Amino acid sequence: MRPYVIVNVAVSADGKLSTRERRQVKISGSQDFERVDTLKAGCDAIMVGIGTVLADDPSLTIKSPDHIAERTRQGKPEHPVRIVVDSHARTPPDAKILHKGSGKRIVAVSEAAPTERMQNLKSLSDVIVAGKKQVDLTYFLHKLAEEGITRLMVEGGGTLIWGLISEGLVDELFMFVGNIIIGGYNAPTLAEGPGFIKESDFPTLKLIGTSIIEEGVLIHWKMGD
Ligand SMILES: NC(=O)C1=CN([C@@H]2O[C@H](COP(=O)(O)OP(=O)(O)OC[C@H]3O[C@@H](n4cnc5c(N)ncnc54)[C@H](O)[C@@H]3O)[C@@H](O)[C@H]2O)C=CC1
Ligand SMILES: Nc1nc(O)c(N)c(N[C@@H]2O[C@H](COP(=O)(O)O)[C@@H](O)[C@H]2O)n1
Repeated sequence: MRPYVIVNVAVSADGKLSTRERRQVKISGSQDFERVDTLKAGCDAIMVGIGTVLADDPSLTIKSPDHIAERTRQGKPEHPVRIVVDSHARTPPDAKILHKGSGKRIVAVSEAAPTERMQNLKSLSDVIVAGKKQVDLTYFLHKLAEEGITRLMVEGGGTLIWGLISEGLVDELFMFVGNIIIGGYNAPTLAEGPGFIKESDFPTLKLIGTSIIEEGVLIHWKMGD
């Protein structure tokens, strides 16, 4: 058993998530950020990789007071559980994700995480050990289901998304394609990692819908069987 997993990313017109220096780029406009906020508000948890925490220092909080009020009316915490996949417990103790907004945080580490860093994190968030050298995503998602998380949104980055896709752990993908070109051989895309080689291994997607948002296009896919 695992949560239903929805990936949301914003890419440039040339398919990049950020610059080659992994510097955060504003790809979405205000309307797309509002859509993402609504998507977040409908989820039990939001997850990112440690690369995103180190690059962007996101808070992953819900921004709209209306969404927060609605969640409260439904008896849910103001913000979804915020999760970092962080094999070596590198999450900085002052990271916004650990401090901004109320509610639970979970850092997923591996058995290779240095004990002292893991102990420090334990005073700031829940820590779940999953996997030997890197986080075992299948096992970790099973643990999240045991914690009552049924709907999980993943905000990036490309390494974590690759890890999830390659293990068959993604159900839906929202991709906002913005009207900028970033370029760069080493600028990340939504699926980093070694990549597939055989065509028979390529996951296929089912197109659910497209819409124009400001100067960009939102593409909504479901992962095929
Ligand atoms: N445009 C967008 O929508 C978004 C862009 N970004 C960008 O993405 C970049 C960060 O992405 P990445 O460097 O790829 O880092 P990432 O955020 O994907 O984190 C990857 C890290 O997760 C950890 N990890 C542990 N177990 C893993 C597993 N089983 N599989 C995969 N990863 C595992 C590893 O330490 C790995 O280095 C930044 O430049 C950021 O600005 C991030 C989120 C959204
Ligand atoms: N949807 C979207 N559009 C963009 O243009 C982006 N740069 C991102 N990036 C990710 O959004 C998260 C920001 O979180 P907070 O506002 O701090 O809560 C973070 O994960 C960025 O990488 N997303």
